[in-house]
Amino acid sequence: MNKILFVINPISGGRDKTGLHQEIYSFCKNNHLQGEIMETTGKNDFDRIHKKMEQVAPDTVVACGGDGTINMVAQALLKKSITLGIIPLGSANGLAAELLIPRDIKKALDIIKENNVLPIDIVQINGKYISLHLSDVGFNAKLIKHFDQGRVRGKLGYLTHFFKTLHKKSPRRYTFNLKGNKFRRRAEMVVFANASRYGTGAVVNPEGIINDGKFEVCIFKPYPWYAIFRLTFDFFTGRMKKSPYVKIFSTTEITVKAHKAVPLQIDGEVIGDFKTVYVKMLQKQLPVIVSPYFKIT
Ligand SMILES: Nc1ncnc2c1ncn2[C@@H]1O[C@H](COP(=O)(O)OP(=O)(O)OP(=O)(O)O)[C@@H](O)[C@H]1O
Repeated sequence: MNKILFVINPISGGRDKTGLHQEIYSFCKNNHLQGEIMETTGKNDFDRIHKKMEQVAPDTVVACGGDGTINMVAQALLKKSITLGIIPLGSANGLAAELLIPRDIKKALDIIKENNVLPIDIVQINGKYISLHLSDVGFNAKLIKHFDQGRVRGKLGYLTHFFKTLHKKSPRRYTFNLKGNKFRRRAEMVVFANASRYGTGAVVNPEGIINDGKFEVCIFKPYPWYAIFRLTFDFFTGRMKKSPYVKIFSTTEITVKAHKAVPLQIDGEVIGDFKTVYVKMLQKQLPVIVSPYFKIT
């Protein structure tokens, strides 16, 4: 590892990033690495990252932001044999939590230095989007939409919208096609899980492994209001598989058709409203620097 490009999202997680540039330059100098920095603007960032990568020709690109920034950088790296590094600076940072990358900048930089690389699976959605972590339609996508429209970022903003959305839950009818096996269900939410837990710590998919060549489809059935307590308990204790309100399937491919268009969120970003969601596994497609403590299966 010689040349690293750091892509910083200056607004992610509402965290103060004064001093980050200096910290990165000192890290590169002390470790005899060539470091370049660019900041995202919120406009044309994908193209800007591509251009910068052509100029710099990095071995590693480090996404410094939340899951949205990481997802965008990962898209730019696909099929390029360039490694993805992560400095978690978002509100929740689900992928970093999964890969045991700490939120402390110095510790995250130490992990970059270790360069412990794992090729992870990627989930492709509707042929053009990718998900490294968790995507869903229904309840959670609606929650994130409210969060994005709200003024408060960070964990407090997320919690405020969590309770607002909880009260407005509305099940939808879906038709599932699981490799030719068709069935219909009403659901509050359908999760496409390449990993196991949301950045909040909620374990939606206890058996999710990020490099096992499969993803899970977690169907949240309509539930009575009092089930919220049991669901919350199951979420935070990793017992979702035993929940009477949730059905989990492992697969490499699925098509889900909603009877009315529903919001789709991918790795924390709401992409839009869709009637059809086609999800496909792309096995071990992205080399990522993970914590040396991450258990490789
Ligand atoms: N300079 C900028 N100004 C405004 N918006 C930006 C800027 N740079 C990136 N963005 C927007 O930030 C969003 C991505 O944020 P990201 O997911 O990295 O952080 P977060 O939402 O705070 O964290 P998390 O996803 O972990 O909860 C994208 O919608 C992107 O367009």
